[in-house]
Amino acid sequence: MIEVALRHAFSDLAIDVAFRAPARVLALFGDSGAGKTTVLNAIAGLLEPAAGRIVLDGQVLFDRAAGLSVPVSRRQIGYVFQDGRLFPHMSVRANLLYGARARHRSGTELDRIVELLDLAALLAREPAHLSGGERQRVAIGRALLSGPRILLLDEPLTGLHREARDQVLDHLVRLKIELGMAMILVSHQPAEVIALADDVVLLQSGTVADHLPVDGFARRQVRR
Ligand SMILES: Nc1ncnc2c1ncn2[C@@H]1O[C@H](COP(=O)(O)OP(=O)(O)OP(=O)(O)O)[C@@H](O)[C@H]1O
Repeated sequence: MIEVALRHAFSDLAIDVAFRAPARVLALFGDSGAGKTTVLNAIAGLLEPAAGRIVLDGQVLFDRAAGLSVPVSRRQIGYVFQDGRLFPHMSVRANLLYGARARHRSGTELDRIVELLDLAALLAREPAHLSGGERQRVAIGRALLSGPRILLLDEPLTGLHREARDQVLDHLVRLKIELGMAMILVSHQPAEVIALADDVVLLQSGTVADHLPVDGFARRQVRR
């Protein structure tokens, strides 16, 4: 279960968001500038909201009133950015192992993630020799190997061409089914949300406009 309540004011947008959702796959859906990345950053600990409280699986990660903020490195949260952000001069294998917890370094966990994300043929390559979709799969693998309780995905398919997008999406669905990985997906593409999410929080101008199961979200898209 993730519980988020936060308020934060930027010069041109006031964010005031509250939701709680089971630890399955939650989508944060909304137009550009709605505040989606800000919410992810607050959950990851990259941004300290002016007010609020964030609780993941019963552990308080942030509580402004109590003066509590768990450091980023101790939140056990994986973050995949839109642009992958791989280390350019490191092989795929070294990228995957960077920051991997000791128990994952050589064992079956690495093999399992390599297999789930179809990375075996890419391990010796450097990021410059990978396609956009391959790079994103490596970034997802690297985040998983840090042993996260939840994976935050900030528009991980944006900028990819159609085929690569479908491929990365298929792999994310696989992680959901085979690992039972909890995720929060930031997206403004309904098709991605419908393929991956269980619950959808609609963000609009810094506030929660709606929170609904993915079926209801899909029906609403059809009616549009
Ligand atoms: N570091 C910052 N400094 C000042 N304003 C910011 C900052 N980060 C975000 N904002 C403001 O908050 C708004 C919401 O940003 P955010 O990145 O959370 O939106 P988003 O929904 O993720 O948008 P997008 O889909 O374009 O990534 C921005 O339009 C901007 O006005």
